[in-house]
Amino acid sequence: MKLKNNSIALFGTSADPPTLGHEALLSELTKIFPKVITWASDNPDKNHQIPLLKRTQLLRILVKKISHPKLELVQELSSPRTIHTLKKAFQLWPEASFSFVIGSDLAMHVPKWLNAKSILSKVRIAIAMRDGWPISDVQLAEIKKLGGKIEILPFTIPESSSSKFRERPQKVLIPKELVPLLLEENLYGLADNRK
Ligand SMILES: Nc1ncnc2c1ncn2[C@@H]1O[C@H](COP(=O)(O)OP(=O)(O)OP(=O)(O)O)[C@@H](O)[C@H]1O
Ligand SMILES: O=C(O)c1ccc[n+]([C@@H]2O[C@H](COP(=O)([O-])O)[C@@H](O)[C@H]2O)c1
Repeated sequence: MKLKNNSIALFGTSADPPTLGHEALLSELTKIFPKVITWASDNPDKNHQIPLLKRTQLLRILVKKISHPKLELVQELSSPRTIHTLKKAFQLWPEASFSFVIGSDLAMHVPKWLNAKSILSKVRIAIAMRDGWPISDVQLAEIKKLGGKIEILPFTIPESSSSKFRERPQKVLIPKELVPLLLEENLYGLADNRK
C-alpha cells in the first residue's frame, strides 16, 4: 500500500464495548498510516446498550493502553452520520488525504449510508478483512459504481465482536484494561457474570 505523508486513517466505532478486535485493528493501522484517528459514535441502525459517554470512556482506556504516538481519540468527530464526521475532519486537517476504515462486514452497507456518493468522493474506503466476512466483487462494484476508491488493508483481524460480548459478557473477549470500569459500574452485567 502506497500512502502519502499526509494520510490519515479515520476509524469510528460504536465501542459497545471495544473488543480485542478493535484493539488489533487500531494497532495494525498504526503500523501503516502516519496518523490514526478514532472516536466512539452512535449508529442510527443500532440500539446501543450503554450511553455514548461510557462507550467513549472505554475507547479512551483502550487508546491509552495502545499508547502509540500515531494514534489519537478525537471525540469531536463523533456523529451517527459519516458525512458529518468528514465535514469536521476536513476542518481539522484541511491538507490531509483520508482513508475511512471499515471492517469487511460493513462493505455492503456503505452504499446505503446518508450521502454515500458525496462520502465516496471525499475519502478512500479502507477495508479491514474481518474473519468470517469475505467481501464479494458485487459489494466492491457497488461502492465503485458510486465513485468510491477502495483499499484492502494488508492484514486480517481475528474473529471478535461487541455483540458476542453483550450476549455473554466474558473478560477474555475484551482488553483487560476495560475490566475495572465495567466491574465498578456493572456495565453489561459483567459483575454478575464473573468469568
Ligand atoms: N474483529 C473485527 N475485525 C475487523 N473489523 C472489525 C472487527 N470488529 C469491529 N470491526 C469494524 O470496526 C468498526 C466498528 O465496529 P463496531 O464497533 O460496530 O463493532 P462490532 O463488533 O461490529 O459491533 P456489534 O457486534 O455490536 O455489531 C466496523 O467498521 C466493523 O466492521
Ligand atoms: O453515515 C451513515 O449513514 C452511517 C450509518 C451507519 C454507520 N456509519 C458509520 O460506520 C462506522 C462504524 O459503525 P459501527 O456502528 O459499526 O461501529 C461509524 O463511523 C459510523 O458512524 C455511518
